[in-house]
Amino acid sequence: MQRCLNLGKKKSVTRETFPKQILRGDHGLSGHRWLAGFLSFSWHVVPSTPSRTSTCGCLSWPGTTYTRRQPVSRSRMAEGQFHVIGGIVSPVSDGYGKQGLVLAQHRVAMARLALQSSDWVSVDDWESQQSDWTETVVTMRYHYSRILKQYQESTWKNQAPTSYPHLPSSSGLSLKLLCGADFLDTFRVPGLWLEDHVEELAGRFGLVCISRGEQDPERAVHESDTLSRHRSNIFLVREWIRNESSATKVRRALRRRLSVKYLVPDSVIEYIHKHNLYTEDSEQKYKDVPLRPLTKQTGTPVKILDD
Ligand SMILES: Nc1ncnc2c1ncn2[C@@H]1O[C@H](COP(=O)(O)OP(=O)(O)OP(=O)(O)O)[C@@H](O)[C@H]1O
Ligand SMILES: NC(=O)c1ccc[n+]([C@@H]2O[C@H](COP(=O)(O)O)[C@@H](O)[C@H]2O)c1
Repeated sequence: MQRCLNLGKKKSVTRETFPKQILRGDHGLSGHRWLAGFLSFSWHVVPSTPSRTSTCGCLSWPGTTYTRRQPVSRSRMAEGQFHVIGGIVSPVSDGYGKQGLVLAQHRVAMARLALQSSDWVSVDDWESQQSDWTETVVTMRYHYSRILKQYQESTWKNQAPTSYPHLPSSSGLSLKLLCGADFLDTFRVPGLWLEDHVEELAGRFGLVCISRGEQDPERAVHESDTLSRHRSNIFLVREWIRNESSATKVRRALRRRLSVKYLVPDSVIEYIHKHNLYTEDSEQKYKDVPLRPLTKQTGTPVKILDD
């Protein structure tokens, strides 16, 4: 996910800037693992949950809680073994079919408005532009190879191509999936996730999970054999300033014409009103449609690696 808002004006994590952030050496990683963490989630925006939003998320509306998750996780990760060089927001495709999901073009636009002031979190529209819903692990593979390629091109451009094969293991570049505590519970919903995908997300990539309300992410990890096996690759971040906001609540308020000021950035509120986005009608969209993962994954399982 890349491409922040205001390209050209704001500094974003792009082909040009992100490798330099590493090379500049501002990681000062003597005590750290030489690693750059990339946090990702896809919103199913607006109000339908920001990635749910990324995690992938639907981004049913980019609220301030949602956008705050990246800085919270970044500061906590920085206390540990990672140097976080960027964040990616990846709104889900319209094909996901979640109730109330508004068009991807609007969700991407709102995400960009909400993140306008960030110089390290960007919104990427690759996933949202796919004609069908994309498995989260496929989105993660896409972004990982994209940032790895940028890194390689930038770091090794003066070296022989034969040096490249050493990079994946030696670069320490890492991409992790950022989610809220409730997200871990969705792994247990029958038919929603393929076991191999959870294995790859937790094992190969890793998860950064932020506490949310009364949700108990430690229990979710403990009760899952797969998550427990990869416990060392799952980072639970405690958000002490609790916020009970949710995409569903924000959408409901908008439908009822109640104020969402200070819950949603002004620029996003303006966009929503301009395009008349969250209405009784929009909430009915996909109402009786099964979520795409439930139908797609009962057919042909997707390839596990390197597709
Ligand atoms: N207040 C919050 N604290 C921590 N994580 C959150 C919070 N709100 C949303 N998230 C996380 O953001 C991601 C995307 O959330 P999503 O877009 O589904 O919003 P939501 O508020 O959970 O939506 P809904 O109300 O439809 O369930 C998920 O991983 C979710 O756990
Ligand atoms: N099997 C999968 O890869 C799978 C299943 C369900 C949801 N998801 C993702 O999780 C996110 C969750 O979104 P919601 O929680 O808003 O429904 C979306 O980005 C969606 O693509 C992935």
